Amino acid sequence: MSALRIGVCGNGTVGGGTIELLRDQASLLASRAGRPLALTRVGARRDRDDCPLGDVPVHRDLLEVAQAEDVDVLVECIGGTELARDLVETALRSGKSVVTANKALIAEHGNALLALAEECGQSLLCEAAVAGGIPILKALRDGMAANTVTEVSGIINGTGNFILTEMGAHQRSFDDVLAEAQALGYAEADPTFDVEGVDAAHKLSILAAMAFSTPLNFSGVFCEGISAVTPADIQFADELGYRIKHLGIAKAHADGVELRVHPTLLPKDALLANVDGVLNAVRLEGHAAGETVYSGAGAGRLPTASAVVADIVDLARAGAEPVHCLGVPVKALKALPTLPMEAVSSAWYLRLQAEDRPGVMSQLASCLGAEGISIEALIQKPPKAAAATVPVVVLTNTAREDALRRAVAAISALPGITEPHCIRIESLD
Ligand SMILES: NC(=O)C1=CN([C@@H]2O[C@H](COP(=O)(O)OP(=O)(O)OC[C@H]3O[C@@H](n4cnc5c(N)ncnc54)[C@H](O)[C@@H]3O)[C@@H](O)[C@H]2O)C=CC1
Ligand SMILES: N[C@@H](CC=O)C(=O)O
Ligand code: NA
Repeated sequence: MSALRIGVCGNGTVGGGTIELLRDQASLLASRAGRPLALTRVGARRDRDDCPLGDVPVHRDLLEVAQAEDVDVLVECIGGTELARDLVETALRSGKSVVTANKALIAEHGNALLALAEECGQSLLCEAAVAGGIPILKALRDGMAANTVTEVSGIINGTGNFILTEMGAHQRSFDDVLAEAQALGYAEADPTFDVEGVDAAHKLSILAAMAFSTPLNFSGVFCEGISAVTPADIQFADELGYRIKHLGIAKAHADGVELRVHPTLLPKDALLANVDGVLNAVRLEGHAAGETVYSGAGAGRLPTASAVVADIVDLARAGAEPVHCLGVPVKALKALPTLPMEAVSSAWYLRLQAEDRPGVMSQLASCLGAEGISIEALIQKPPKAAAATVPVVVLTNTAREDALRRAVAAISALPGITEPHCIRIESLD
């Protein structure tokens, strides 16, 4: 059978890994794909020693790759959303399918791009865009096809998980660990996407669209990152029997969907509490399969390239038949209302600084009590000599977000209380 001809744009972490796998696994891939996978073009700014290309032609103008006659599948690994969008549109309009690792592109422009792919009779796949090497989109699209999926939740940013793990296990500073994540190729070109939760929100919007057969809704995702989590929070959580993880959570309810990414306290014995370093883990709840959990490397050269190449193999197997990225044609997607965060309930970790004098704690308890929130656990550290305030940590029972916000506003207004900081607690039962 004739080879499937591939043009890879971007020869960095993911593009370089993809080129390496296509070369080193060529014979295995040919047998699994049912035809050879041939790298025919590369688009790159510069040649790289860690990405030898032999006699494959290299283009500085990436749009040439998207239009080349000897390319059947364009692989987009350049990142960003402007040129990447242009590149993907050009490839689709030129009769090529596209594989991309770019979650920002799919989250922000996926609805239009998937519609264009269908219009052009082509496929647009993005397994590498979510949870790196974990074949989570395949699991959702294919393995869970018989299920009404009610929940997708998990650790979906490798850089953030690496930072929280290293801060907790080795008391390293946030900036030091972030610099290592960048050196290891885990972080986004703009690492604020990792630490402010944007990357996880991109990924959650893709997971939710596939799980609930809805259009992509990135702007509907509530987004909080890990930059406000302090070493003291990690230490207090540990004392109370919890670990802090950054989670993405998408839940389907009768009246709409809940879409949120934020740091979360998880009981130490929860499965996801023990997923460390660059590992990701995604938990699916299906009405027939029940709970299934998938774990593996969420970022990095070969794990991510593994997902890119898996998509290429799917395209080789599908032949002329387009593969629907979200499992159904775009016209079959149905928008669902996004539930406001105010209506979401969770238990809470509340840390603040309080003056060490009688009455402060009872006022704090009254503010919570006035909103029907009770205290489940409390830590108050003894004052350090000369310190005007002491740190206080409170764990609450389950409360609606709007009630908690009102209580925290009242607590903040109390004399002698400063710096309140809240983190949600999930049990993931
Ligand atoms: N690094 C990782 O672990 C993962 C990355 N991704 C996604 O994969 C994509 C690529 O990420 P990385 O490989 O990490 O980035 P990278 O920075 O290592 O590689 C990007 C490459 O594209 C090239 N490039 C960018 N603009 C270009 C242009 N106009 N002309 C020619 N070459 C150009 C750059 O020179 C660079 O070599 C991004 O969308 C990222 O979000 C997805 C999953 C994991
Ligand atoms: N920057 C991302 C890369 C993979 O998607 C992450 O750290 O998870
Ligand atoms: Na994946």
